Amino acid sequence: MDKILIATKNQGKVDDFKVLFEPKGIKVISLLDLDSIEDVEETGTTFSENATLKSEAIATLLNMPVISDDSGLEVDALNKEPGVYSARYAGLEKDDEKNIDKVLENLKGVEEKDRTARFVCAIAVSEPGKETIVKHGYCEGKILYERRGENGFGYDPIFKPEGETKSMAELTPKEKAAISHRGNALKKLADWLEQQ
Ligand SMILES: O=c1[nH]c(=O)c2ncn([C@@H]3O[C@H](COP(=O)(O)OP(=O)(O)OP(=O)(O)O)[C@@H](O)[C@H]3O)c2[nH]1
Ligand SMILES: [Mg+2]
Repeated sequence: MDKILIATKNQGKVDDFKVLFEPKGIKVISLLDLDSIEDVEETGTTFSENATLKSEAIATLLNMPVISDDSGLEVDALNKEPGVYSARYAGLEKDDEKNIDKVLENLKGVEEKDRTARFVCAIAVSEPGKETIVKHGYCEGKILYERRGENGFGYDPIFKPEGETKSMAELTPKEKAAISHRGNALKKLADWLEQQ
């Protein structure tokens, strides 16, 4: 395999996948490299359902194997919100800064020990005529009181992974890949593929 298509329009995810695949000599392409593919509606109630919707729709459309990623942040003090709505938490325009502001606002007055959260990632692989495979990855941590760091995307500046002193956005892309929900889901997928 020298090339892989990730069925996403999120540049932050594409960058994360590049860190994971390019050292293996696999080129990453995404829906951002293809002309006008319509958004797949994320009507599922779980990460797994949404990942499957995206990978199956694009695999059928392009008649080739594809990987998709549905992911998000679960904050315990917010009843696991924003969850599957992470990209759209503060509105349909998917604004990372507004999403962060909304989480911080909703956690006002919540003390450090109760700011537990996790990133969840479901990675789905679909190939026309074959059953879709889904693997999950998690990254436990806490929500900070303010933004820290410039790397990554989404909620990375306000998420401090367990066992780290830095926020996810202060880690290098390689350091993030080693501990992230995305990296962990991909490791599980690689292990599964090896056993086949
Ligand atoms: O700080 C973060 N670090 C991460 O590593 C991360 N992974 C996911 N997220 C959040 O969850 C949404 C995914 O929603 P999502 O899976 O529907 O993706 P999306 O709509 O952005 O793109 P697509 O893949 O659907 O085209 C994203 O937009 C982010 O808000 C992350 N935030
Ligand atoms: Mg999406």
